[in-house]
Amino acid sequence: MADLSDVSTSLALGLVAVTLSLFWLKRKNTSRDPPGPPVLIPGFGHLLQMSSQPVQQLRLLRQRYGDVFRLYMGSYPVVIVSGAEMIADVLQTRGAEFSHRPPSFLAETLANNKGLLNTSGSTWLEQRKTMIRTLKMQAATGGHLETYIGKAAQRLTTQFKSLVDSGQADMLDVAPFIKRAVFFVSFSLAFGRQLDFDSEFLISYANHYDHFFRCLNLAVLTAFMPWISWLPGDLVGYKKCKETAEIIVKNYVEPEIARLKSIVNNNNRDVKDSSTVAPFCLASVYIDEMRQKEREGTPTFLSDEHLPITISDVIAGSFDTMSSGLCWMLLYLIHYTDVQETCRREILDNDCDLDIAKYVYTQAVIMEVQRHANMAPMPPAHCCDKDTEIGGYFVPKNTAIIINTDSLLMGPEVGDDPTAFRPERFIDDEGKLHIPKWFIPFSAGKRMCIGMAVARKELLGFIIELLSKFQFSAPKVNGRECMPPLEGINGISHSPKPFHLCVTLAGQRK
Ligand code: HEM
Repeated sequence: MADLSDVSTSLALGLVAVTLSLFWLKRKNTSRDPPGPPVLIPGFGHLLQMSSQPVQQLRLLRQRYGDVFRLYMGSYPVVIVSGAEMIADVLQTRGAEFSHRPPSFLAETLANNKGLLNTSGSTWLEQRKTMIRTLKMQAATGGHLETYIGKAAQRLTTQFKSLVDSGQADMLDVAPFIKRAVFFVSFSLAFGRQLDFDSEFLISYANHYDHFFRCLNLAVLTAFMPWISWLPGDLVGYKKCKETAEIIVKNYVEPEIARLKSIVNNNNRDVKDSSTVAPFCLASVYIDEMRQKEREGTPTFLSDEHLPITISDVIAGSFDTMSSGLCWMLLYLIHYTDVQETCRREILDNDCDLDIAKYVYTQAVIMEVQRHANMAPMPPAHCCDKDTEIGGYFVPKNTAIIINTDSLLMGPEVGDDPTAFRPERFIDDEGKLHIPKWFIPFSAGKRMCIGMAVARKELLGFIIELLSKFQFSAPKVNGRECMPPLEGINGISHSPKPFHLCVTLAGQRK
């Protein structure tokens, strides 16, 4: 049973939050404040309104208030920025100014304000640069990324093949298989060792990340209403989320780091026996650089406290987005079977070669899926660390700024009928891949996704392997096609609702 003193403390804190928000709301709006709808329920702000169909809500609000408007998430003001011109101003023209993350209860309690995703300023920049440099080398031709993708994709196809052979692939939920394959790649990049695909360790590690994201979808409410976390019980899954984050770092990330440190510390890099040479990976490069800077006395923000969170941020940054991206891709391919066929033809014509430049059409399909499904309608918030203005409106320092990606991906710049699924919009008159300025599924500017090159190679690598071997179609129930809808769930990212599909060997559709 809940302790009464817990309840009264929570109520008292809740009251303080509501009073503070009333104070905020009573503040006279000056003409320089961004416009926005009135708040009906103090303490909640517009959260209830935004919780169902946020993209449609943002469209309506933009029509009414323009490209810069203000909402309240709980008691916190949030500025929503829409449209090509305003978004380019915030992310690119003044990208450095807006490269900060706003202070957040979740960043503080889940990540201790450490790592890469939630930090700002010089601390963030040094973590980011170290990760980008290493990822670039891994993703370059001849780097390890191709090997990891190749192995993961092959193992995924082996699993699908055995399911097809045993008659278990007529109505298959592919998501768990895809999550493990994606996790295999991220883990290998992070720690330089390739796990056994069916090992308990890999399955349990990937399940923990999966669980973390599922809890976070609702627990994110505590970022705006921290007092919910002080209530007895676990109303929004915040406690489960925190516990899972701690397990991930303690049981999985830290032991891998300790293993790599013992190799790097023993200075075994020159030893001929490859089992004692630190593999080239995100964690070992970080440790190396940190040690080197310590030795030279160079001031650095690379540290033993940041290291596990930075690595965990990179794995987390790739896990949810990549698995959701691949699931969306397969879902669209069963809706648009002619598109699936054209991709397969391109893949077979190129003998499944991994050279990304050879796949103009398949890349255009991946981009159109990213656009049409809009996997990140509300990407992580940015902020400015001093008072500023956007579009002529005053924005106090540390105010959360959210980029309305829907306003670009479904905006007038897209051209004819943005609601239509048409991969050709990414191919120019000369048959070359055309990446328009408005296409920013990985965001843009100083804070854009560090894994874009990895993601593009990885998505393509999996699709090449899968489409060359299998055909994907809607499952049948009592002989009738049962097409899963192109609908998503709004959480931290926009992922497809759980669905089943039918997998057959390529050329043998039922
Ligand atoms: C389809 C796949 C992916 C999509 C759509 C995606 C999208 C994004 C977006 C929208 C952001 C926020 C940028 C901002 O704050 O303005 C982001 C940040 C980030 N992404 Fe990705 N991402 C993908 C794959 C990856 C991969 C494969 C990795 C790692 C290898 C990765 C690592 C990160 C990290 C670490 C950040 C935080 C960057 C920072 O705060 O400086 N992402 N991503």
